[in-house]
Amino acid sequence: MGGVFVKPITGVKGEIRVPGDKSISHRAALLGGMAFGETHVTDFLLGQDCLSTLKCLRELGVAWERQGTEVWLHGQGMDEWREPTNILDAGNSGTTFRLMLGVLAGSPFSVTLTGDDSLRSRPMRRVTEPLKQMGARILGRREGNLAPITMQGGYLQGQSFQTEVASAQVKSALLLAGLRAKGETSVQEPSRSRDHTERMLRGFGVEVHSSGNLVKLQGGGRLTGQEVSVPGDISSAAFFLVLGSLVEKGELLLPEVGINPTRTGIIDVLKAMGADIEFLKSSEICGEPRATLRVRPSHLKGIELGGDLIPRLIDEIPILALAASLAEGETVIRDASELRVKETDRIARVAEGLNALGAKIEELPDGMRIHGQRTLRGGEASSFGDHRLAMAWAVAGMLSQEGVSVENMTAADVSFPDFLEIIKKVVL
Ligand SMILES: O=C(O)C1=C[C@@H](OP(=O)(O)O)[C@@H](O)[C@H](O)C1
Ligand SMILES: C=C(OP(=O)(O)O)C(=O)O
Repeated sequence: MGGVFVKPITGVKGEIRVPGDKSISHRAALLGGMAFGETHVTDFLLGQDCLSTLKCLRELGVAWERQGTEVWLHGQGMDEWREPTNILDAGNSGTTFRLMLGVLAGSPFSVTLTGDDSLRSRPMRRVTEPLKQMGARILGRREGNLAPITMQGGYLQGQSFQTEVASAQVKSALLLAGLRAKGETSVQEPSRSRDHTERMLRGFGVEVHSSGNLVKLQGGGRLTGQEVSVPGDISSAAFFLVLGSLVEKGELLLPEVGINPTRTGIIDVLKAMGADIEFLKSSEICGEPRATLRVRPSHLKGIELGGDLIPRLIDEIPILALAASLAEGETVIRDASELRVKETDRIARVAEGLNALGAKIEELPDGMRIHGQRTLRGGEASSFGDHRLAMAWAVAGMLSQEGVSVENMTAADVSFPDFLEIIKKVVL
């Protein structure tokens, strides 16, 4: 196998400014495009996924400019959005696809959305079915479950939904559709998913009520353009939290990382495993809390996790599985079957990938059982085009005995451009 060879290291020292939060960047672009007036976004994530959202917006008639990580969106309200003359391509991004379906459900024109091979195999019924109940007309393969999907939006009626899975993409799609529906739209989830949409809608001037796992809003809300400062992505920081915990020496500082409680499951779990992670400077900007994180080497122990914690760390499970492989004792992850419908089947690919590097992981239907061994041999691993796997394998290489050759490392650009170059700067 070819690929990028990542060699073992013994320590890291210094400061890493992780790129902007992916979920918040998508939402800033979408709400900015829906609002009246200018929205100025700073620290926008230049990952392929968020660039897909911006590109779709342009094809829908939304004017924007970008200089580096700064984006200006010249919103004129949704009535000015126009029917795209071509198919919209969400690339690898589930968030772009599902949120866009919600936003477009109330637009009086027809639009077809598609994505890459991975996205075209991910389930969309969870969004298309409730949107149909609100009044949207939707056609797609397997009765609207698989992209390409064509939506003929129009008149929507608000509804009360109880979702089967805790998914911020589903919740957000329904709330964004609800903004343009008649009456109230509410979403009750089995566990609480990330709440960036609710927080940002409030920032743009819309009343959103949340209590427990229930969120509701009234149709007809008007969005006003805002200043949005995007915090660093905790899902990207997670790779450094694990690396900084498991190297022999050093210390990493990660400034301005988003610490919204619906996202900090990874910190809770690593700390419970024995990690030395501290919040140094905390603040709240644009309705989202952030802090400087400090991580130092420590001895990690296995843990059991599941239930409401899972949505709070769903994207961090690949890197957490690596941490657990290098911990002492057994780790069991349950209630995480959602991992099977991400960019890849992340239960199968993580177990298979880490086992090939010398780990001992048993696949479970909804998670995995990891026998921690304190060391990892190394070898070859493919990302299969999944950004989180590419980065997990690179960190595995640094923490292994023989290094790891990572096939398709460029997949990391989806959420973290220049990942390896940035790490190189802190290697001791
Ligand atoms: O709303 C979002 O920004 C996201 C929600 C999560 O997906 P689900 O809603 O499918 O759980 C997460 O895995 C994804 O990376 C981003
Ligand atoms: C699942 C992810 O993203 P999305 O669903 O937007 O493709 C992810 O970033 O890990």
